[in-house]
Amino acid sequence: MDLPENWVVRHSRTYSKDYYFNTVTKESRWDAPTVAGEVDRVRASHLLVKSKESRRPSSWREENITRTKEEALEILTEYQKKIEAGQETLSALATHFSDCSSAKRGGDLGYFERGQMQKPFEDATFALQVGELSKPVWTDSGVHLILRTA
Ligand SMILES: Cn1nc(-c2ccccc2)cc1C(=O)N[C@H](Cc1nc2ccccc2[nH]1)C(=O)O
Repeated sequence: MDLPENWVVRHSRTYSKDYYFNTVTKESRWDAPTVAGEVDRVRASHLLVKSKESRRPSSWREENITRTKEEALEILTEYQKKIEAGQETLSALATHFSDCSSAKRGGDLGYFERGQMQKPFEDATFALQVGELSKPVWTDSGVHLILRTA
């Protein structure tokens, strides 16, 4: 998490812990100031389609996944169209078709902070507004559709 302008981290020898100091206002505080609008943690659901090149080309759906990356993207893009047309929900499609074990929870991954998920997935999720569906996002696991839910 980056600090807002003019804020620096200082170390208090008296209390042996870091504090935050604003070099302009000379204000100091124990808690980290956040940039207005920046969030520390998000919640998301996703639908993953793996390929033979995935880090673990296996899932609850298919013991040995042999589709190509191109085929995985074609499959995911069909799901994306149905969700964007309002014909299907990500949760319903993830439950039946996601190659992630979170399928049993409708694709819900719960809350997570930066540093927990593979970087492309993290960056895509933090860039979404709540309720927004991502475009196809590639990670070492395969190709994902991400819905930010909180
Ligand atoms: C990150 N994560 N959470 C769950 C999960 C969450 C809730 C309930 C059950 C499983 C599964 C996973 C996971 O890594 N699953 C992998 C696939 C995968 N790779 C991911 C990369 C980024 C985000 C989610 C991802 N899911 C697998 O099943 O092979």
